[in-house]
Amino acid sequence: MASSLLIVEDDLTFSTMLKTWLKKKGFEVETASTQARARKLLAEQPFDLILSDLRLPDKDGMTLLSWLREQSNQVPFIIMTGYAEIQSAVKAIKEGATDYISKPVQPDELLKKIKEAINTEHASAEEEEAGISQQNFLEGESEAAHQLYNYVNLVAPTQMSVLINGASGTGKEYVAHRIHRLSKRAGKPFIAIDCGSIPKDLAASEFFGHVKGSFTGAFNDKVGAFEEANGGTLFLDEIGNLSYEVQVQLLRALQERRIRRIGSSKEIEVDVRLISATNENLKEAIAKGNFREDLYHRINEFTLYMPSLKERKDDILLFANFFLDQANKELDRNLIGFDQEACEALQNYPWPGNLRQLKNTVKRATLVAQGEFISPRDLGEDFNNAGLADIPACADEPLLLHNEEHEKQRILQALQHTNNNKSKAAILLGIDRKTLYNKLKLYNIPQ
Ligand SMILES: Nc1ncnc2c1ncn2[C@@H]1O[C@H](COP(=O)(O)OP(=O)(O)OP(=O)(O)O)[C@@H](O)[C@H]1O
Repeated sequence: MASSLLIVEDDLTFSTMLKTWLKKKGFEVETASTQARARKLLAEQPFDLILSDLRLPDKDGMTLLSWLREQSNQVPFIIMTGYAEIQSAVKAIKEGATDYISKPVQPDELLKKIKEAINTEHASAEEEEAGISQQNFLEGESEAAHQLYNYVNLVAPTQMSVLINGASGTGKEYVAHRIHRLSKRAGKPFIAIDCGSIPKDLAASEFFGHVKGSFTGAFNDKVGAFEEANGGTLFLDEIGNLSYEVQVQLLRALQERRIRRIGSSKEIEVDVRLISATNENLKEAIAKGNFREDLYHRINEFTLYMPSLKERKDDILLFANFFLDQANKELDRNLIGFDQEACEALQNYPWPGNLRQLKNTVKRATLVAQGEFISPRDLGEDFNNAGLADIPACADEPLLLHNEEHEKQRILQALQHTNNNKSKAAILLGIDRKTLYNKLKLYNIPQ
């Protein structure tokens, strides 16, 4: 079935020309010369895409966009602007536009954007399934969040490879998705690989694929991540975990933009944009000889630092309420919010597990809460305990992972402060409990 487009444009000659041309390309097209007329048409019938001028005689195109989004109408929306500067484009995209095109409009570019925007709708249905969509994404209002998304918006439309650096649970994968969605590759695949969880021997096959019989266990042909991501974005999480050998292969693929499936001699051209993430200090890994410097420069044309939740305190309640809305829906509950004490407890907690921990804490609280508001008791024992606030503020300084003697001393101190309570000690150190147990073993600290 032909896709239906609505052109909102007051320059009648231009809109008639566009209409004729787009009809020839197989679209069904309606036009409106004012925003009021556009609203009327939208009330009468659904459209697959709206192409709107920024300037209209009544209100501007942005107002039409906000009106649609307020009604939860997520129809793809391309804004046409005579002002090609990045600011107006970024603003339009921030407010929910799918894409923008600057005037004078190049027909081929417009056609490409229209097709991508309509396909993105389908892609976002896939993301929805994976749990990541526009509706469950929040940027935050803190200074650190503004700075982060400022960079995200700037780098997203480019082809630069991006390295996202940040602690576990800070939202690295979410940001990688965001970059993809805001890029020209949005209608194409986003393929994520967790380099921390693939067995060493299978890493090359995960990346490049293999042909049947090329090694024991290769029962069928396999398409690798590079081929799957062709035209789109490849996200490599925990990139610091790749073996040296695979790092070499990865570098070659990135430089040559070609890959070969294991066991095959056929070279396949690939066009992928790489986004990587790590919670390690890769410069140290380079110094220790564990990570290749040439690969580091290749994957790191632009670095984004993810703030920890502690560094974006102003966002804690915003995210808490956002996760509460999600949990209410998921668990079929109807809690109104957090009481005053719970708000304070949430804001004073150091959140070593960052957004992931906040989300889990709120979900659990939503399930167990008895009243209409969540209280500290519902948040779990860490939030009930005034004792935490009394402990000296060494939690402000996150655990340094590179100096072993210093690290051991900090752990011993934290255990002393907390009377050997491992959960609290982990919180003080800004690490999760599992990491603390691993470190106790590493330093032979009696448990
Ligand atoms: N911007 C966001 N809006 C809404 N929820 C978010 C956002 N960022 C992160 N989250 C939530 O926090 C969880 C952790 O995020 P994510 O998996 O992106 O973190 P990560 O830094 O990649 O973690 P890890 O290093 O452990 O892989 C997500 O599952 C999601 O529920």
